[in-house]
Amino acid sequence: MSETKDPEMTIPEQANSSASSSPEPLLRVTGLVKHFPIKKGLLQRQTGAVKAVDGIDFEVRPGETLGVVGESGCGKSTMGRLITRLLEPTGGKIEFEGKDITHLGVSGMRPLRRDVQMIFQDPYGSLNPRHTVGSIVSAPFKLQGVEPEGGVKKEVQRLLGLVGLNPEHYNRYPHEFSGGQRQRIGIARALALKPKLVVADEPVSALDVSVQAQVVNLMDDLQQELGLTYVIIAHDLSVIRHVSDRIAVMYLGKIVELADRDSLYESPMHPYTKALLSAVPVPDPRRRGAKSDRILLKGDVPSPISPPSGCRFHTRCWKATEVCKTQEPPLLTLRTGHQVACHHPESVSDVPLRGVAPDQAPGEAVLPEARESVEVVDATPKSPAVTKAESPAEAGASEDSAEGDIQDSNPSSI
Ligand SMILES: Nc1ncnc2c1ncn2[C@@H]1O[C@H](COP(=O)(O)OP(=O)(O)OP(=O)(O)O)[C@@H](O)[C@H]1O
Repeated sequence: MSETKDPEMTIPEQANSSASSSPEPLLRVTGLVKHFPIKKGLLQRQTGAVKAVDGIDFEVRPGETLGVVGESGCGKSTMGRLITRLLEPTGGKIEFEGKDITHLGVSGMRPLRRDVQMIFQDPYGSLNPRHTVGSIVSAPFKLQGVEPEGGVKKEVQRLLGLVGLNPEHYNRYPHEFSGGQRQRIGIARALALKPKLVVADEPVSALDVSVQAQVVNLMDDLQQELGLTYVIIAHDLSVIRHVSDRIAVMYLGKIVELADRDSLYESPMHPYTKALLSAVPVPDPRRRGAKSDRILLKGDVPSPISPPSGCRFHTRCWKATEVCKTQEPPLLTLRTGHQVACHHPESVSDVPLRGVAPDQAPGEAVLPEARESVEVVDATPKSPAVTKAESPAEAGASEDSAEGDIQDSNPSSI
């Protein structure tokens, strides 16, 4: 996304939602799977499948913001489209307010379309350039056959005002607006039917840095005002940190870690999360001089067509042992409000993990290739020397690594 962005400075933190104490989830996802078939030849025979989402479980509580983060291609958008039922799941279950909506048909989905809305990444492509703002924002009323109190025009103008646009611009076309204003139009359209759940797929990544904070703040205000529940998908770790109450980290179609925001950022347990966070800039100027290392993962993300056996991250993990190669780790609650899928999760010495060894290093010998899987970069300002990890334990044991400073152009994006 941005080169110069420092959202730590520009986007105020959200208050932690009181919703986290709510017992009944708004959305519950169990074993959700989406495989896109790969077909070849004249007969279009299926030769394989892209395992975009491959068995994920999570809940979204009323009033909260669940952030979903992960590298490009890990299945975030597919997950968003599955829970809004824009895509048909291959397997698993989606429940909204306790009702199974996994395979609802068009008529069954009609009432749900009011309750669940999506905001898309591209404010340029997602608005029809030939329609006026008025007709774009009023489309949901027409589709649902809803007549708002006071009439459609009045309601659309109210919505435009709500998202900070001039209600008088009802008759203008999308090209007459800036990127941030177009995203506001998309938000107004999403809110038209007073949804309960809004899924936002990279809502600010197409916007200028200066506008990102405004849109994030708008979404925050609207959440407070309208009691919205958000699932926000983003690859920018700083944005995710600021908007989320809880965060799910995805890797190759799986959730590898799911935790309260502070727990995740302060003590990530999955080596992948730890590597991602080691690149997040530190906003506190008092700590800018502090020693910090950044874990650089080597190699590309494997193909979701044939993901690695066992733990999918084992081919890039410096702690991988034989068990990681052969057994897929389940997503387990190892601390209150903190789930992780890892055979050798990170720990903090004074907080013992439930059911696993408290040490950070794996008990058995790491795989030979694991030694080559990362580089540890000294990210302390004025000493940018790159040093190869002498041992995997050394790389993994770096507690400072989640506190790296800005070194490259865009360290908070993945
Ligand atoms: N309609 C489709 N047909 C086939 N493969 C698809 C389709 N949609 C997505 N995929 C594949 O599924 C995988 C996950 O894609 P997805 O867009 O969900 O990832 P993502 O994490 O949102 O990535 P990005 O941030 O780049 O959008 C990718 O390998 C992608 O190529």
